[in-house]
Amino acid sequence: MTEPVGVRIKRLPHGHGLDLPAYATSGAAGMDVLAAENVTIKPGQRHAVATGFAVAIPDGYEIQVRPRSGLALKHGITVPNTPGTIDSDYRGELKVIMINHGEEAFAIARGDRVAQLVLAPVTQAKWSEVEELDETGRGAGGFGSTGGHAKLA
Ligand SMILES: O=c1ccn([C@H]2C[C@H](O)[C@@H](COP(=O)(O)OP(=O)(O)OP(=O)(O)O)O2)c(=O)[nH]1
Ligand SMILES: [Mg+2]
Repeated sequence: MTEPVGVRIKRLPHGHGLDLPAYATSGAAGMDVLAAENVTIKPGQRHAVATGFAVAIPDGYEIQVRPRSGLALKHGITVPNTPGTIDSDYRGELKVIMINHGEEAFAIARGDRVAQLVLAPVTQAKWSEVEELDETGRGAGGFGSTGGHAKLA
């Protein structure tokens, strides 16, 4: 595990009383983030869940908003834009977009752990436009060109 990277976090008025996003275990990749509101998401519906926090991510990093597998497996509650991207220059409230793919309405209570935040290094690309690209064995083959799933014997 590399050294933790400092990230500034600001508690918004409706975030008062909520725990900061936190790693549930010492080796966790993601910090569980809590809902700052009570909301019920009906089947097929989506909602941007407030977290009550804004952050200032250091240059060279992003935060990815990822679903929690337990909510996905047990209730069909997931993050449709996963991994959600929190840009280093974003200063608004961090929100978790959630969609209910299940059959039942899902009630989120303030303080529930709704998603997880992964701090990740990011490198910006600088395009170099060319007339021709180098040739490779794969060439333009893709989308299953190397074979499908294993055949049954
Ligand atoms: O799950 C998410 C995704 C995004 N954001 C915030 C932080 C991010 O920096 C900003 C913009 O997100 P994104 O680039 O994914 O959305 P966009 O549709 O491209 O909007 P914009 O034009 O504002 O970049 O919205 C969240 O709070 N939660
Ligand atoms: Mg964008």
